[in-house]
Amino acid sequence: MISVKNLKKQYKEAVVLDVETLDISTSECFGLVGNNGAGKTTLFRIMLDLVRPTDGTVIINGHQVNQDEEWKKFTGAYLDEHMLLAYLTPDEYFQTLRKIYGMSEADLEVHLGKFSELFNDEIRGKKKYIRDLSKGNLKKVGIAAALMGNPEVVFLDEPFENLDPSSQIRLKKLILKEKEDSRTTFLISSHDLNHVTEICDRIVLLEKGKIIRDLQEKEAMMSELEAYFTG
Ligand SMILES: Nc1ncnc2c1ncn2[C@@H]1O[C@H](COP(=O)(O)OP(=O)(O)OP(=O)(O)O)[C@@H](O)[C@H]1O
Repeated sequence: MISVKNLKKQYKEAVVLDVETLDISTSECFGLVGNNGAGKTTLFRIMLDLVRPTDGTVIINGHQVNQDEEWKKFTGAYLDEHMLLAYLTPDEYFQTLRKIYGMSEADLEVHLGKFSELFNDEIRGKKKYIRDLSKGNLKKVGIAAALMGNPEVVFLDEPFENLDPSSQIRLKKLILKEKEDSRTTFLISSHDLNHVTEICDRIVLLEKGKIIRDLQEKEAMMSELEAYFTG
């Protein structure tokens, strides 16, 4: 269970986030949508203790993220390429994480095996450094890394952005399978209304930092979102 209370972020006079309450249940696939600048990334960054809130708290499975480190043991995230080690090849990067997570080589193979379709022969066994990968391939490496070590909670910021259509479909299948097999709680921000409504059980719409809709009925999600975004 993730619980957000009275969360505010202010830059000078501008309040960019103002969320009174937000509770996300275990194994929920939570989608976050909103126009540019609505505050999606800021919310995720605060939830991952990457940005300090002006006020309020975020608790993941009983741990307040800016007060203890326990939540990091069961949380995975990929927000952007700054989270990667650009001077490594993807193989070197996965090996580094394998050692950090205390995984065996066999466990790493099983994990990366789930990504073989998505990787499309462009990620593993290559001499290319992460810094030289295309934006889509960077994203694939980041997502595979975020899911290492069987995290209970996974944050993905715009996971479909920069992926080609085949990769978007493969990623969607992968997330749905992971959700089914491991009951992982996913928090996914996206501008792609089709993908996010397809995979998420619930969608929260942010506008100027505030939650203005909390959609939990699968059938009605798309029409409500279309109505909002077509204005
Ligand atoms: N370090 C900062 N200093 C000042 N303003 C900031 C800072 N970081 C973010 N903001 C502002 O906070 C607001 C929310 O930005 P955020 O990146 O969270 O939005 P977003 O919903 O993720 O947008 P997008 O869809 O464009 O990625 C924006 O107005 C942005 O300019």
